[in-house]
Amino acid sequence: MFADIIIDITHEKLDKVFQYRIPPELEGVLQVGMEVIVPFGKGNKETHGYVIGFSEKTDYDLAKIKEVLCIEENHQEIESKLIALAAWIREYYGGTMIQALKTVLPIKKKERIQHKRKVKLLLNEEEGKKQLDIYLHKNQKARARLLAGLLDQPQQDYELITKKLNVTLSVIRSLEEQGVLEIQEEENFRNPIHYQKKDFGPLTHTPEQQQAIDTFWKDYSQRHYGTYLLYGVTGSGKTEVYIEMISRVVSQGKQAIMLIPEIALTYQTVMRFYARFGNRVSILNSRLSQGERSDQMERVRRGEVDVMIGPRSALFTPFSNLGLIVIDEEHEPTYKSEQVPRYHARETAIRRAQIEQASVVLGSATPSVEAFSWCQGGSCTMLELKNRATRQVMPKVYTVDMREELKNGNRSILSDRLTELMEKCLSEHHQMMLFLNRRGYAGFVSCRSCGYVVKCPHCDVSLSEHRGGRLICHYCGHEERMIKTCPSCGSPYIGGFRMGTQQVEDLVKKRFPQARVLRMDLDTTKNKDGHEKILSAFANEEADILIGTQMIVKGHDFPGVTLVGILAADMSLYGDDYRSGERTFQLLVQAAGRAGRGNLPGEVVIQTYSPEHYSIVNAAKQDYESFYEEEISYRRLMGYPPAAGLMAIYASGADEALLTKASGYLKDFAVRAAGEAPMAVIGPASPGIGKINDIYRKVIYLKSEDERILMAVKDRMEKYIEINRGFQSLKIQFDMNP
Ligand SMILES: Nc1ncnc2c1ncn2[C@@H]1O[C@H](COP(=O)(O)OP(=O)(O)OP(=O)(O)O)[C@@H](O)[C@H]1O
Ligand SMILES: [Zn+2]
Ligand SMILES: [Zn+2]
Repeated sequence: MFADIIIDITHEKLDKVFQYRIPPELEGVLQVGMEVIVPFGKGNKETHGYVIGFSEKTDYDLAKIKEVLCIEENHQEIESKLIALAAWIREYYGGTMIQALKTVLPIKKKERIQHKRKVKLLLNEEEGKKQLDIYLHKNQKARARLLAGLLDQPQQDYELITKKLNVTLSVIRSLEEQGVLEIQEEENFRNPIHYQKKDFGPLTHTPEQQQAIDTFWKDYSQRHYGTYLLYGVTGSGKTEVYIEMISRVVSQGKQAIMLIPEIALTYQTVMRFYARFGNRVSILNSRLSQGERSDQMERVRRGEVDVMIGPRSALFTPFSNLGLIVIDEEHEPTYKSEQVPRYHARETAIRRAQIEQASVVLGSATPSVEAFSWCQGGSCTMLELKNRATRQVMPKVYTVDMREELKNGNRSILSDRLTELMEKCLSEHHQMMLFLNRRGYAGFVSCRSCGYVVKCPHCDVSLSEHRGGRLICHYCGHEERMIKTCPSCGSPYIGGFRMGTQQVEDLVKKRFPQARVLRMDLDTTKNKDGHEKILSAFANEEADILIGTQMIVKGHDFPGVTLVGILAADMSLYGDDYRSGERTFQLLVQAAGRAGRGNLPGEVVIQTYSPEHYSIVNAAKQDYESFYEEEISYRRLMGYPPAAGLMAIYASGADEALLTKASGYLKDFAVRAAGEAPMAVIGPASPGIGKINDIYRKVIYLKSEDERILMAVKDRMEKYIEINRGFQSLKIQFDMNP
């Protein structure tokens, strides 16, 4: 028996497993995930390493194999569990063990960047600019530099700002004396939540909420830890259910992780948790600095935190006695990592819970096809909330066929029905949201007269318009010439669909000059807190109309909104991937769910060129089950997840000829590696964007009913790539169930 050990994960170069002999006193004691001390290198320097597995055999010279010295004394048990999780991530999603370890292990205190002091601007923008003019006028360059830096970013790290802006301590001090800035001593390990505790008052749970809580708790108190899907319509009060479940788990001395998509991690949501758990709750988000993050981890290690709220990465919070992981809006695509390892938080949470004897609660009004299919298969328990918590009825939905509008001479992006309802809404002084669906937009080509969309004859996904008048399938590479007239009705109104939120805003302002309009998209939320500012302005009814992209549909609760207009429902329907139908259904139902959450009933207008598409029909009826039946049979028919496993292999590089050749080799190797096993190889094709910054890209897909075949082929391919020098200048990544 040999121990497979990884040495020091901070050095990417040492991404290699070393084998060590196990001394007799450690036999049976040593376990995967343990931190050990081993002799390393020529001088046999005592070095830290992690045990990631055991092997019966070794390829090395037996005489040269060294022995493990001892187990690290201050070793924390939680790390073993996270390392076991990393091993699973590597095996399932691909990539190296170091990449997986870096994903799961928090930065340790000794490695963390010290953030002791901060510098904060005290002037507002106008005052700041005036003062800047004065400095420039007096030719005080260092002061001007510092102030300009702070105007850019009003709160900065003291240590960093001196380096970045090349200013001395005395310059900072003199600006402080002038009252321009303030130096703040930062308390160690502070909690990033600094809201005032507000009492939300106790709510009496609705019978449905109570039922969901009881089912969960009956299992839990019998130590039956499982996976649950809290499937509750929009506004059904899922958050209250999570809070109650978490609070019961915490009352047993355990901890909980609450995952929320970053974009929905707003003041509103955090406040509800804070009201219940006070200082024992902490948040992680991308706005926290590295130092602030490791402060939070330190608080966790000291046992000062019971509930961690955060996006995907909060899943790896090193709680020592984890009891529950909740994933709100579990259908959200942001739960899948876009970096290697491309793990999905949903599957990874379930895995972590198994390792640590915890339960998982997934929640959504529009569950992922995956989660719903697990419920059907029996590996997940469904908890249903069919009604809104406030007893408010679901909104009334109108579907408008935009082809008819065109026929009737209306070429505007606002249909007659929507314009009419907007007028009514404004005259009654209610609020509305206009949602421009731009997700997954990949240049599909459609007919504005009849709704026809050009699709790949082999893959049943839309073809994308490329330069040079070509239409290409991003799965299999199928190519056609761009068409001038619609093959279905002969209309010349065929082409790509292009419209932005800015244009919608201009049009709405022209049509309704009296309305107060807010726009929320990537442009208007670039600044820190831009997102939060727009949302709170709208919540305070400082505007009548909020126009935005998918950002505005995420779990927001605006009781004043009575009308929701969905301008281009189709836009995401003809994305170039197999999840387009699912994404569209989810977006439409979530968007519609923003209407009528207060005391007034809501209305929704869905504008579409394909009113007969099942995603649109069922979204209009808010009928998830019917949607699911259609969707799962499409996935079964085409062999897409979760009906079958799909593995994407992305290859990229600057040398196009080499890339083409290498992806051909990869394809051949995959075919050989699968042998007799049932697996299909598709591609190589050019993905969505074939070339970015002069880097060319190719993608190959492997499909099999049995995921283990895909994992085995992936392992062999990873080794093949590692030993073949021809691949060295290329980047090759694997993606399980993209
Ligand atoms: N038992 C209850 N009694 C009264 N009001 C409730 C109850 N539970 C929840 N609510 C209120 O109902 C509203 C909707 O709840 P919540 O935001 O939790 O719904 P949700 O299911 O998460 O919705 P969505 O999926 O649309 O985000 C909130 O204003 C909440 O305070
Ligand atoms: Zn047509
Ligand atoms: Zn195709």
